Amino acid sequence: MNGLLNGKTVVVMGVANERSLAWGIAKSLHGAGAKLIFTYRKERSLAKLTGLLQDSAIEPLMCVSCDVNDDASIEAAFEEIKQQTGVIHGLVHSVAFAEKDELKGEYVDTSREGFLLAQDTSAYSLVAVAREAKKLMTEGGSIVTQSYIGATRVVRNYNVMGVAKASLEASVRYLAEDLGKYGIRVNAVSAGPIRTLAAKGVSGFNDIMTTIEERAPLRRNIDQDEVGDATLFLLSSLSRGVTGDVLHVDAGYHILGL
Ligand SMILES: NC(=O)c1ccc[n+]([C@@H]2O[C@H](COP(=O)([O-])OP(=O)(O)OC[C@H]3O[C@@H](n4cnc5c(N)ncnc54)[C@H](O)[C@@H]3O)[C@@H](O)[C@H]2O)c1
Repeated sequence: MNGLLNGKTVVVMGVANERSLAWGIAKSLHGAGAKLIFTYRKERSLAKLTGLLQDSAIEPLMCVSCDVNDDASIEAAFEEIKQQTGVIHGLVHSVAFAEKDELKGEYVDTSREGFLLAQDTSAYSLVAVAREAKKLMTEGGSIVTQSYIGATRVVRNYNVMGVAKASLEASVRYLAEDLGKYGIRVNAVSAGPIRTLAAKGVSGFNDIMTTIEERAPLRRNIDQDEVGDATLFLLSSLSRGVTGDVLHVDAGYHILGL
């Protein structure tokens, strides 16, 4: 993988800690020679991110604050990135949120507020950041987001987040059509379950992991490094003919019927 992203600058959104999918992705991209820019949500995440970076070989171009619920924050972040680099070639969107109370029980009980917050943070945010990233992708580019099988199948307790992921995957297709004419591709990775901070919010998450281990064609769960390498593929020229797609990195679980 060495050199696949030499000379490319990629913005990585969503590293909360060493378990984050975005951290696995950052390691893969770094290994392929990319220059990385990280965005973080709160000062507390910056402290965590700084610690992680110090313990790794990754020297970022910059770390920028960006709250995806806030248009002004997104615009300011990409303006700062523009000042620093002028051009970017890739964007990793690895961000989602729903209230814990919405990730258990029945979907029919979803509150209006909970629905809108999940959609805003987990789906609309891709549209908002793609709009800003497009301005800096003057040499073409690739945008990759992170989805989950709950977008297309019913996964107990995933509820409002499944509907947000459905919206995210539809946005991938609409954005791919809009941005294709600028040489910008938009795709999603749909990862199997991985124990992260965000996953902790989903009730019964351990049962989901056990089911994958027992039933997925590969009879195991996947890890952050596998998500990282698949995301690297979608960011690199190896996938230059692919856009608007969802690549499943789930040990094959999504192909199963009964
Ligand atoms: N863990 C899994 O099993 C799994 C499986 C498939 C897809 N995903 C998706 O992967 C992505 C990353 O999640 P993760 O599992 O690595 O968990 P994580 O908690 O490590 O990452 C979630 C990130 O979202 C960020 N975030 C939340 N609200 C934000 C906001 N308003 N502004 C900016 N950032 C915000 C958090 O700061 C955090 O860095 C999510 O989209 C998640 O749905 C996770």
